[in-house]
Amino acid sequence: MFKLPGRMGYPLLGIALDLTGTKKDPLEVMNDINVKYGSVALSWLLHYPLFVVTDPDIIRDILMSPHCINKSKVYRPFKKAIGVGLLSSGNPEWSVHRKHLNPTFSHKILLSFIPVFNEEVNKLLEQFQQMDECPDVISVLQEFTLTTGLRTTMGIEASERAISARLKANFNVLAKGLIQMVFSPWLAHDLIRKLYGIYEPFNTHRKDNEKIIQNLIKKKLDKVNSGSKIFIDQAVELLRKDIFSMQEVEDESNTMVVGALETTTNTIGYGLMLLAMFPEYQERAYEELLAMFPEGGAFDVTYANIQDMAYLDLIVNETMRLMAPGPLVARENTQDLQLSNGLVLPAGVQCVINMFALHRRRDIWGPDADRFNPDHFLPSNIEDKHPFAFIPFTKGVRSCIGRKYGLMSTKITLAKLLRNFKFSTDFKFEDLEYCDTLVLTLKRVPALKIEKRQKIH
Ligand code: HEM
Repeated sequence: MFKLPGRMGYPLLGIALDLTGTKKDPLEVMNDINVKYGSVALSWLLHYPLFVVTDPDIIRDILMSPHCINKSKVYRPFKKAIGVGLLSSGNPEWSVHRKHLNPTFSHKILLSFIPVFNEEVNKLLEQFQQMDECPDVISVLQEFTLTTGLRTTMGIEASERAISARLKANFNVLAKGLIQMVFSPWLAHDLIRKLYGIYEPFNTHRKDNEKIIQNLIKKKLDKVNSGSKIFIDQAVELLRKDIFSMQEVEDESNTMVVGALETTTNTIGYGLMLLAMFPEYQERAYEELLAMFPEGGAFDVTYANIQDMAYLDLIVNETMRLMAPGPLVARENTQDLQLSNGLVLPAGVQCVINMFALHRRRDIWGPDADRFNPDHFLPSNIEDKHPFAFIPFTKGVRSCIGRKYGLMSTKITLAKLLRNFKFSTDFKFEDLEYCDTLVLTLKRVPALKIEKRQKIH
């Protein structure tokens, strides 16, 4: 018998109207459900049952089950925006694609990206050098992660500015349309989109994106593969071997860019904001970086350096605990699923993992769960935590394919920025307001003051 407490919403609609964001943000709606009905709650979205969870045991049941690999139906609009790639595809296609694409994030390939990360952060240093204040660090970082992402996954060089600018404009419009369609599912119907006047601009950008990516693929097809194993070259190899179709290469290309862009941007940006709000922890990170890079300036960060950044590691984890880039992850179970609390989840339930609330549970993280404190990740504090209490990339076979890439680029960027600049802000942590636009977003981005650190000779 499947019976749980929860918010049923309106007949036929369930909580669909709540999720449009007119009164409350979808993240707030999910948090309210868990606060009111507990760590395992039931709700409805149209005629689909929604299972909203913050219990680490149940989250483990979901993420580790071979019957919960498929993404929830709420991800269907991805097809219209960026096509069906790893982020939204279902089995059996997903398993085949993931198996072929896993090697594009191998250790050896990731190591080859380190010089690119270093080079692009050096340009960012020059930009910050000109500023005393940065009103919107997220938009500055977006440029940087897009350029880095396009170089490392798509092989588009930083000098190809016109293409990057077009892709950026396209992805902005597509992401906005995608969010509208996910949270207001009726907007996924072309007729309704036409009536609202949002169909044409969206389609223009979608087509332009297709054109750019198709051209890139054609150019790659015309050339003999130089032996490069970055994502686009591997994908084109799979096209040559008839394992992927042209459409699949296009869709996976869009997926890689979208998967990398805002997640990494926000982790770096939120890290800077939190350290600006909590200067005592920024100073400890600075001390660590000063000892490693006494000269400052445009130094190169190596793989070995990244392994040695013990304090920065705590900071990155604590940033992703409080501000996980993907605060809500949704799956669907294709078969009845036996849960560790004795309940059997019938097939076809939409399982929403409320990572935002999980990461702030006081019974797991202590009375200061809502406060930024990197000590939460000291070995002595983390060793007895439930293995599914902290899951910024989720866990299991369908966890983030770009985890190591994301961590590496975040650490290199933060190390070089924090060694060279001191960030501060008048904005208070308590005043941050969060919303879920598929990635965690801030209603207002705190302005950061930037001071240059003295070089030590
Ligand atoms: C700090 C950075 C990042 C965070 C926190 C993050 C987080 C996540 C999360 C939560 C998921 C969903 C996993 C699930 O459904 O269980 C995901 C999936 C994914 N991410 Fe990331 N991500 C990051 C960086 C990246 C980067 C750099 C890339 C690409 C270069 C990337 C590409 C993807 C892709 C393709 C998927 C879909 C994987 C699949 O379903 O097989 N991510 N990520």
